[in-house]
Amino acid sequence: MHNVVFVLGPPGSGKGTICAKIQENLNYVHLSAGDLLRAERQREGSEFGALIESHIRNGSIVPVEITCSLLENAMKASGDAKGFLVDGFPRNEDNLQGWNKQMNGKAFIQFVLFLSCPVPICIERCLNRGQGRTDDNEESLKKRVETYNQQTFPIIEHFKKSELAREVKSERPVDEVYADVVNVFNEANKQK
Ligand SMILES: Nc1ncnc2c1ncn2[C@@H]1O[C@H](COP(=O)(O)OP(=O)(O)OP(=O)(O)O)[C@@H](O)[C@H]1O
Ligand SMILES: O=c1ccn([C@@H]2O[C@H](COP(=O)(O)O)[C@@H](O)[C@H]2O)c(=O)[nH]1
Ligand SMILES: [Mg+2]
Repeated sequence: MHNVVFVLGPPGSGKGTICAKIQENLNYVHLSAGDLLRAERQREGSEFGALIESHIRNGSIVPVEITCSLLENAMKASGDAKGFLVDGFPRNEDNLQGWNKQMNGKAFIQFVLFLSCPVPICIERCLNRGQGRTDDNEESLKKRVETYNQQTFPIIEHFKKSELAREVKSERPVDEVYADVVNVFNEANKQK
């Protein structure tokens, strides 16, 4: 059974940045659903490349069967670890249902890390990210934020109700955010 921490928050809230630091220091493996989709989009012979690119540009959500299989394959391919940081997934109700169906008995959700950050700050960060992403532009960002508000935030609310969510405010300097996140992980691993 894989231990899983879902990491959610608006685009640009710092999910990738914080997961990289957790992976470096706490023996969790970072799996960004967005990065896996971007890699699949680039893979020669992929039947999903064009579909994935269209969803990414439009800030809409790729069918869960594709994303969940990429995540499961990446978990299988990974070596031993304390757990997996599943960054940017599940993004809507359909994602969550698809995950529950496919990963039933294979993964244990330890908790859900919610990086909360005001949207204008998030947008500014994405526009200055400088990674050449096809969705880091005003038009795509407007749609990504809309999708986040309409589809992803309700999933975070769902996890809050089931007391799985741990919120950390991420509009602060990275080191401050990270220190609070480490406390969340230490607390969770103490309870096991
Ligand atoms: N706490 C912070 N303070 C200032 N800048 C930050 C902070 N955290 C991340 N950043 C910067 O903001 C940008 C977006 O961060 P990151 O890629 O980690 O966000 P993300 O939540 O993974 O975004 P996305 O959902 O679009 O993948 C990066 O350029 C990163 O260096
Ligand atoms: O579970 C997922 C994760 C991502 N997507 C699509 O990819 C982009 C970029 O995701 P980032 O987390 O910002 O890297 C996102 O806007 C979606 O279009 C997805 O469909 N499902
Ligand atoms: Mg990211």
